[in-house]
Amino acid sequence: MSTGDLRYENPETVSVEDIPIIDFGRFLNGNAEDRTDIAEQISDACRRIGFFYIVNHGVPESLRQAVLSEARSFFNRPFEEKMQCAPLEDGQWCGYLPPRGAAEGTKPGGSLRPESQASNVSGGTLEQFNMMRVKLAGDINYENPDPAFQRNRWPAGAPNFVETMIVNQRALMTLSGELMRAFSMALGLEEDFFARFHKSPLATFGLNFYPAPDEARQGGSDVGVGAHCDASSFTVLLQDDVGGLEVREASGRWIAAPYVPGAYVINIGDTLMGWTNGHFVSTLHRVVSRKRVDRYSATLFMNPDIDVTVAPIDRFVTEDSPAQFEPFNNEEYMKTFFVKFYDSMFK
Ligand SMILES: O=C(O)CCC(=O)C(=O)O
Ligand SMILES: [Fe+2]
Repeated sequence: MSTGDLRYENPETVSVEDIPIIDFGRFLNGNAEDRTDIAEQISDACRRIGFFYIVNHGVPESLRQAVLSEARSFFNRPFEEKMQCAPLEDGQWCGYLPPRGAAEGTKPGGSLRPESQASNVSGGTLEQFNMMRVKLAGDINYENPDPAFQRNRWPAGAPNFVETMIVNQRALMTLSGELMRAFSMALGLEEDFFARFHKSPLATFGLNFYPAPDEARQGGSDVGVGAHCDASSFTVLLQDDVGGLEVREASGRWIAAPYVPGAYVINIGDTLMGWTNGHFVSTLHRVVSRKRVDRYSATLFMNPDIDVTVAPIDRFVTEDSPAQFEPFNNEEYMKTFFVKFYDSMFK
């Protein structure tokens, strides 16, 4: 790989001390002691770096591979076909978001973290497909109907794609319910604390395609997504085995978050950081494609209900640790974040 055009220094290799791999099966199926131990491991990770891996999370590997394989088939469709399911309105993010072309992405993200504001968001080749959580018959865990927040846009003639995304939604919503319990326990709150604010959550599911960097144009490496923090409460990421995700530690050092077989990467977003008054950290991360290989990933951004106002929880505001964030309304916050994040996509 040529390093002549690398815009970022090489990352350190990750070690398990940096981003822990947590056996979530002990939370799902273990006894009280197991659950407490896993909640403590999650608490440490969320306070220190805001990122951790989970294995034994209960989602079948066949489903995870199906999601990546549907992503591959979708993004390999002809451009015109993909554009048929692009968002109809500016500022919306459901459906296909085309690459921005060669333009250097310099749009600020709408993060609460000032470091994120100055960051490049995309090097210009990333393609995405997003869907908002859809109403499912018989889903007893989440309230219906959904708020009419944004319309989904589906590719034509792709029943397997739709089916896989729906099955994936079911699995990840179940997993998220358990993660929220674990976060509540990790913070010493009642187990259903976060569930109360995620009854009809504005959950967004994404597929990402990072085309192999072009040696001639990009010097063999490319910024897939520039340094940013997620707006979400938390994010669940499935990545393929190519690698490229990098995370900035509190010390300022960038470390790799490589593929770990069978794992999801979980990270804290700005919303949970706000709620916990910074006890849980939302951490800058980026994707740098350093290999000349296509990369695919899939995300769930778990966001609270539309009408939730996020304000630091009382117990995290003390004389020694005054409120760091102003309360914000979720609907307004999400719209602003995404408009800032994506508004150059369609220009
Ligand atoms: O594709 C990845 O590994 C991460 C993507 C990401 O950070 C995002 O979509 O917010
Ligand atoms: Fe992200």
